[in-house]
Amino acid sequence: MAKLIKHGTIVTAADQYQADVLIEDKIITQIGLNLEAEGAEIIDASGHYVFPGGIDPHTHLDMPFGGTVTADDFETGTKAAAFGGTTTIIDFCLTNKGVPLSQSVQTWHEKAAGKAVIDYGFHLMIGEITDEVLAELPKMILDEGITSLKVFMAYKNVFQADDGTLFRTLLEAKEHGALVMVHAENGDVIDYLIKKALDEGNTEPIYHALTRPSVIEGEATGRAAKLTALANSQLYVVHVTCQEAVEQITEARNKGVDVWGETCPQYLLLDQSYLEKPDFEGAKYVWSPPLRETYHQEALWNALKNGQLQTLGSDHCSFNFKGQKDLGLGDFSKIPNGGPVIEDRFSILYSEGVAKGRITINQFVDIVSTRIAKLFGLFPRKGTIAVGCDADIVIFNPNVSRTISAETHHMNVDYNPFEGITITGEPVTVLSRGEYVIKNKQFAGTPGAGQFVKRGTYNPASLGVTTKKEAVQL
Ligand SMILES: NC(=O)NCCC(=O)O
Ligand SMILES: [Zn+2]
Ligand SMILES: [Zn+2]
Repeated sequence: MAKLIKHGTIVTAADQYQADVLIEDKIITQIGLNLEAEGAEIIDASGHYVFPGGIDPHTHLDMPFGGTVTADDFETGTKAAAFGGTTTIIDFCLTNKGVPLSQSVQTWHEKAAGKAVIDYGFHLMIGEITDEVLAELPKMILDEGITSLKVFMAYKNVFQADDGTLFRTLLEAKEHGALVMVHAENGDVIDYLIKKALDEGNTEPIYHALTRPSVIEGEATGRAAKLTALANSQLYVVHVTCQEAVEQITEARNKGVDVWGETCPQYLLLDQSYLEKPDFEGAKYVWSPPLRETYHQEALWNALKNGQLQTLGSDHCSFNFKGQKDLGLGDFSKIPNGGPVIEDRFSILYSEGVAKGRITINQFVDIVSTRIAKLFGLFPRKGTIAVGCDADIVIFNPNVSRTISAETHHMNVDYNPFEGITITGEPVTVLSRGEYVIKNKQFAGTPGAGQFVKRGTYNPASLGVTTKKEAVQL
């Protein structure tokens, strides 16, 4: 049945205006004042914002990591995402050396099929460039619609790739129209610092942060940016945590290098002191890169405001405190890295960003949805409210406040890192391609209704990047 959203305030990355939205056959077909449509279901959005659905570019669902598997799978994770106002996720498909890329992608399809309640895409991890990988890559990008490639510069002996692999991935990405994503930390130096700390008897969670200093995130970020310039390619730095990394991204962008940066709510709100909580509770706050000293938060907020960082991902990678995080009791290096953020990403940015006056409401939409759609080949199908777009819509009440808690969240995990933080605003109704996933704060979706989205190739023009003709001089 058609749906007509009436009396809401539509907000996009560029506009804010009063209008009604008509949805027919999963698509937005009309936007205007005083619309009428016989037989359409009316959704009253008086006093509410009508936002494009959030797009989370960074999730890890049903992922084996750190000797265990993430607590959220594609059903629980996407449900929680929808409660939080996210209507599309892009999850990381892990690969293994010697295993065909197509087989890893098939494994990820099997994890998601029949479970996801919202639409999803995949990024593809590149651990090593071999003849087989080179032969398969064009098909993955152009036929399978997996148009972003992930290279880990850390997690030595697990996921870490060498600089040669990063450089050749950048060259392949340029040739076939993909965006290269990096986890930018110097894994070799971290490996040394971890061994040294453990040899000296330092086993507590705080040593996770102390063995991954911000200077080596900055170093790896600068190295990746310079290789991008040399390859005349395009780069997206995931989960930026610190001033040093922001400086490297800014310097490269100022020189015309096509580099983008993402941060995450945890780095904007939490700091290194959380790792010192007693009774091993610090393990709940173990992310890589780690939480930083408080002054970095201001650098990240300023970078979002000034456009030096452009997106917010959740890096959702949930592990229970009891039974998973405690694998690292007595050895911080065995604590599974990651935390549950998929549900709160959207509302935290609204509350801490818009309601506290740090960013405008249009910047908010750009950072949680529109720019991500443009970077990852989803725009204009997703990421905005316009005639012809998928009807992925969040009806958001800005006039309520609520306190985040594991008691009330929908993620399949026994703690929330933002426990006790009171935020302003909440999603009330969430539509995915015109169908209810959340209706008046109740789940109304269907596992399996979410579809895999084949994404378009990297399109610099949609991002305002002028065509790159020659390698940038650094
Ligand atoms: N970030 C983190 O600690 N866990 C997820 C894996 C990654 O993104 O590095
Ligand atoms: Zn990472
Ligand atoms: Zn991640």
